[in-house]
Amino acid sequence: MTVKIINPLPKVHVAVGVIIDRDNRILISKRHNHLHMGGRWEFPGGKLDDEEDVQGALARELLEELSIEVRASAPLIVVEHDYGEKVVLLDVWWVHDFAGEPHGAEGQEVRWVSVEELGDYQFPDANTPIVEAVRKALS
Ligand SMILES: Nc1nc2c([nH]c(=O)n2[C@@H]2O[C@H](COP(=O)(O)OP(=O)(O)OP(=O)(O)O)[C@@H](O)[C@H]2O)c(=O)[nH]1
Ligand SMILES: [Mg+2]
Repeated sequence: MTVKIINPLPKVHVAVGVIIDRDNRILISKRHNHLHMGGRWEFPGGKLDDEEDVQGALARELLEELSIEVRASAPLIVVEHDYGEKVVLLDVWWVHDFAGEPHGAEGQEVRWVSVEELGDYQFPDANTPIVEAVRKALS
């Protein structure tokens, strides 16, 4: 009998924030060209550090990337997507209260868009269910 050992792809756990303002506009940011999915628009966030929980990573990433402090968040959706070279587990949270004025603290472009305008932007393939969930919640 032969036993085949299959190395599972690394699974990258990512905390993602769908930041929403009082007018139901959503904040999106453009990924730098050199990054995975470079040039596409995303919901801000990033990978969990070792021993960090999702909420901790969400707060840290939004502070680093946008200079805002998360005050209130609520779960929106969890998406697992296989990119071939890696699998991402996107843990997506609404962020409906925050302190500070978000800006591209890492030089990235950021925009506030309406739910109708989301379709005008190209997101990574993993984001299709996220955009659908946002549309459903806000329509
Ligand atoms: N932040 C974010 N990452 C996403 C989204 N959709 C998606 O597929 N990803 C993928 O999730 C992975 C991790 O996200 P990231 O690159 O923001 O991680 P990070 O901020 O920790 O980056 P770093 O490695 O430069 O420190 C990337 O492979 C990215 O392509 C999204 O909407 N937002
Ligand atoms: Mg990031």
